[in-house]
Amino acid sequence: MSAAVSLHGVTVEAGGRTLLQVADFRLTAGEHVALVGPNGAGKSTLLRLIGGQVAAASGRVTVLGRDVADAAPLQVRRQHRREVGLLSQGLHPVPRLTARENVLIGALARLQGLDAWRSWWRRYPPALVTEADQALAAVGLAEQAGVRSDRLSGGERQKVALARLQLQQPQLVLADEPTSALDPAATRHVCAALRSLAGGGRSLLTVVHDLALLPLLADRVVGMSGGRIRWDLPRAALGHEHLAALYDPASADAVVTGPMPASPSVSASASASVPAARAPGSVHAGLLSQAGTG
Ligand SMILES: Nc1ncnc2c1ncn2[C@@H]1O[C@H](COP(=O)(O)OP(=O)(O)OP(=O)(O)O)[C@@H](O)[C@H]1O
Repeated sequence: MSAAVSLHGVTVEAGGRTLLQVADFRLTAGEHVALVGPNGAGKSTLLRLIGGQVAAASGRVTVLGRDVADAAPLQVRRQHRREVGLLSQGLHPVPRLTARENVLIGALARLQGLDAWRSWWRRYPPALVTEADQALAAVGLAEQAGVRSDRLSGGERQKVALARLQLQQPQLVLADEPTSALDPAATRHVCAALRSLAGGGRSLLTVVHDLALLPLLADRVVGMSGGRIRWDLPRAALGHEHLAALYDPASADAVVTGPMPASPSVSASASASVPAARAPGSVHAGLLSQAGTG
């Protein structure tokens, strides 16, 4: 299978700090992968690197066949406007546009000739408007299609962003805590919609804090802390020791050693060095059962 994303020897730096160090990471086309780890682990930075919003200081970043490591972020955004879809709490719909108009933005790259020209005046082909309304209805916002986005709630705005992705039809979806503003029912619905959007050979890379959502969003899980990938394994293989290595700093210090551990792999020491006190029954067992593997 071809790679949707491939990183090799990558570092990201800002403010005199190294925010990210990734020896190797590969997302195969059609894979659904979750990034987990504590606050400040570098998950969003990794997503932003792949999305072209931050540049690598070194190494090679290939996304959908394009080498993006040396490109300016703006140029990368343009190249990726069609193929890479972004979903995050920080991405707000344009406030003065209606929900429908915001969804239609997702289709701009599909418009050609006169249709592209007319879109400057917010006039779109009727078939596209119908498509936008259907996407809004699918996320439960049929009634809000004509409402200005700054009059929508945070969760509703997140749903508008998802509907926009439906029209964009990206090859790769990068989602940063895509359900953070949603109620439980909407959370399940959005997870299912994301999976469906990323079906048919498309790829999904999602930052997940709520481990209970892992079964809904990912088949493979990548653990990060301190700007590095600590392990990379199928969701079914997730064990309490892996979570302990990420979320318990003392354990992480003991488990993770050496420069830039490669992925995918889980070091033998990671499994062996979790103290008995953190065996099932502890907070990690709770996390594991949330993750749908315990
Ligand atoms: N522009 C920046 N300049 C300097 N440091 C930054 C910048 N952006 C992020 N960082 C730092 O990089 C580290 C990783 O941040 P990142 O947002 O990737 O973490 P995260 O794993 O997504 O965290 P969270 O779960 O809290 O969202 C943090 O220590 C953060 O303070």
